[in-house]
Amino acid sequence: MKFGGSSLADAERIEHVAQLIKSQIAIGNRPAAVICSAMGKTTNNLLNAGDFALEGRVNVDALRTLHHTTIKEFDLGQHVADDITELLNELENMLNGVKLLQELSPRSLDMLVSFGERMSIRIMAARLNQIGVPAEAYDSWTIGMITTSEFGDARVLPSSMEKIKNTFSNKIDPNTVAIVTGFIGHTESGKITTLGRGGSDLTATTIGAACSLDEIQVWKDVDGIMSCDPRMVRSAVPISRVSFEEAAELAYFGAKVLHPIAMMPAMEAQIPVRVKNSYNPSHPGTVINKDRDNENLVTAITCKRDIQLIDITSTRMLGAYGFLSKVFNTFEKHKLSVDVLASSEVSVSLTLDKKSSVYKGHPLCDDLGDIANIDVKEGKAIITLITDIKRSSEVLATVFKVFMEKGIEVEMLSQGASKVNISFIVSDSLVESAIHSLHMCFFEEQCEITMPTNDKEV
Ligand SMILES: Nc1ncnc2c1ncn2[C@@H]1O[C@H](COP(=O)(O)OP(=O)(O)O)[C@@H](O)[C@H]1O
Ligand SMILES: N[C@@H](CC(=O)OP(=O)(O)O)C(=O)O
Repeated sequence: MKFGGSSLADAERIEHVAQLIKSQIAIGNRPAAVICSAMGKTTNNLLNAGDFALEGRVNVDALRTLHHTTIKEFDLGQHVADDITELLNELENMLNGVKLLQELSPRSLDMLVSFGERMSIRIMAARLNQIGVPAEAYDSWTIGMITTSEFGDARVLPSSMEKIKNTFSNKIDPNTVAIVTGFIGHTESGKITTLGRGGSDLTATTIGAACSLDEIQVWKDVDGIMSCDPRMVRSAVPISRVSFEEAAELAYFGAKVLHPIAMMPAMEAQIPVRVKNSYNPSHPGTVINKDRDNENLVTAITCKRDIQLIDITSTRMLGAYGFLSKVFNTFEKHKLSVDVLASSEVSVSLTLDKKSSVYKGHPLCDDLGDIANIDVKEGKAIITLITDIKRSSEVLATVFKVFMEKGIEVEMLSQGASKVNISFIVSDSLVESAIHSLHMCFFEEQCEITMPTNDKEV
């Protein structure tokens, strides 16, 4: 069972989760492990504290108050309070170091944000013990979570699987619930790393896969994966079943509900992942499994906002070979990751992953300058429909009908590389209108989709 920050926002929410775990154990569903994210917005607050330290201000009062108030509300005792104070003091010392050195490297940032999860597991384990559920807190590296050293976006090393399995088989008492830090790990040399924002989902699927569990549960503040971001479309509806591939594409193309690569360990081990709502535990949530099992034309709609569209037009003669290879080698050289792509004989249009950006005079433009003209367009968005692309004509007919009615121009379209998504690049200013209209059409039966019959011409 993995509980995200939204399920652990304060003492009341932690109590709710502790009781939920206890009630699951009472009906025979003992979790092998409980993975916890940091409480509420703690990770963001730690990142802000780092920025403030760079500006010369060190202040961890809000973090002290949140964690110590929670401890006091449960009356968890001096031992737990001392453990948390020790971590907060270590955090404060670190921030004083940042202030002095005026340096906050990706490695230091990972160390900085790790304090959130390191505190939340200790509080959760203490509360469970207090209500009669034997539990022990584990920093993930102590159970075998070893990662690469790409600070801020580390990958779990394959050797972790065996280590985690051995820990659970030989070192953890099966009658004790292991409460494990999500999101963080160690390099082989013992440096703290993070798995990217939202990475606790990946910790959960890694442990679930390593231990060959029956199900991995990811508990959030929504009734599962929804047809659209419920903050954008209030009428979004929960989806009961999606495939691993659909869930991964949905996450990659902007749905904040899951970490983009969290599906991989579960997919490889063929273990279903269930997304559930800790605020509404009786709701069955969404089951993510091997096959698509959805009658709907479209499973879900998502978007990535405020991205760049780059048009690269070859200045060489038509038919000259090596153009695409030069383009992609140059992107590799500059470590720029591409999201969506369309190409013709002499040009390539692509969008960059949000973490990357290119500007006029960027070294990429210099490197490609001798073979191509580069045009960087800002303020674009990718709208992605998760769908069965065997039915792409139906989907495209409907989407373009909606876009025509709303006056939305599609600047680029990509379909086919993935078997489950169709992406449209539009102006960012039109995203909300486009998504609302598409949602009404595909999920609220509020548009007429006239499909051609056999005897009519298409
Ligand atoms: N398609 C979607 N389905 C469900 N939730 C979504 C979707 N797109 C975005 N979200 C947002 O993701 C949030 C849950 O993810 P997150 O906040 O990371 O949870 P947690 O911190 O509990 O892991 C929801 O509150 C919702 O606003
Ligand atoms: N606390 C980390 C890791 C995480 O997974 O959080 P959440 O489960 O609340 O999305 C973050 O905010 O990125």
